[in-house]
Amino acid sequence: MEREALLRNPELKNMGGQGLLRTRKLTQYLLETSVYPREPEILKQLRATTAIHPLGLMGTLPDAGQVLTMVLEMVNVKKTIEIGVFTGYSLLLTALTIPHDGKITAIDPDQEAYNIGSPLIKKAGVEHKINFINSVAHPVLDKLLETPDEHDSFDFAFVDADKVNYAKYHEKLLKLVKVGGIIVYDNTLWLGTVAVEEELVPEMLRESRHYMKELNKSLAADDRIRICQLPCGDGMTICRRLR
Ligand SMILES: C[S@@+](CC[C@H](N)C(=O)[O-])C[C@H]1O[C@@H](n2cnc3c(N)ncnc32)[C@H](O)[C@@H]1O
Ligand SMILES: O=c1cc(-c2ccc(O)cc2)oc2c(O)c(O)ccc12
Repeated sequence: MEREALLRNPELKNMGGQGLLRTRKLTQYLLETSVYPREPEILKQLRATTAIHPLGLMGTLPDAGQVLTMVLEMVNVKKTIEIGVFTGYSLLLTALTIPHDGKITAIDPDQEAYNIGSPLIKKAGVEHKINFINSVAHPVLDKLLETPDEHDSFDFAFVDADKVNYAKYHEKLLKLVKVGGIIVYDNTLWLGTVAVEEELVPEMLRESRHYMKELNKSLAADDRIRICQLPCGDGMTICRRLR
């Protein structure tokens, strides 16, 4: 019901499949011209497998995936952490991109969703790079923070999980990611709702919208990082730790 209300709401057109761009045709153009032709076959398979999951729309969008790949390569990422794995699109993409001896700590409490993508991760031959931890993120981050060797040790972090906790993850990740390292937050335009008056936003999205708006303000004011917010996927903010 809420989802139907979303689809009917002209202010939230991206839920109708057009993404954040002006028209569905433009989104299709971008995907068909620049994204799908370069998407590895195994990621296409993972997307197809995820589409039949009732929450399939949560999977990282392939245009956002292309940005992730670019950043991972540009920064020569070797050691990374991912909060929010679901069926593993962003995880597999990361594992395919980092070097053979790279390592990913991947955290998600939903083992069932991970089991959907895990055969494709094995098929791709990149399972050895992944330490999947079946848990919510905070206790895992706290454990890492108890180990001095883990401080300032990660090249990259990707956050795509419970939106209400992003600001808390930010404080912890800033201690784990090295100076010069990157933290990427997904969904920072939160289905377009950040720019819509609260009364027009369906109830189920209001709390996360509130936290996402607060996060966007605090990232913009945070002088420990450089930021760049991109209107790709569902909005993605790239942060680089400066000090
Ligand atoms: C949008 S999906 C992640 C999509 C994934 N990055 C992909 O590429 O398909 C969000 C995930 O966050 C997970 N999640 C929710 N709360 C969490 C928490 N407290 N800690 C870690 N993960 C959490 C959910 O189980 C869900 O799988
Ligand atoms: O529709 C969603 C919902 C989520 C979501 C909600 C609650 C959580 O604890 C975690 C994730 O995330 C989404 C997402 O990341 C996305 O790109 C699209 C839709 C949704």
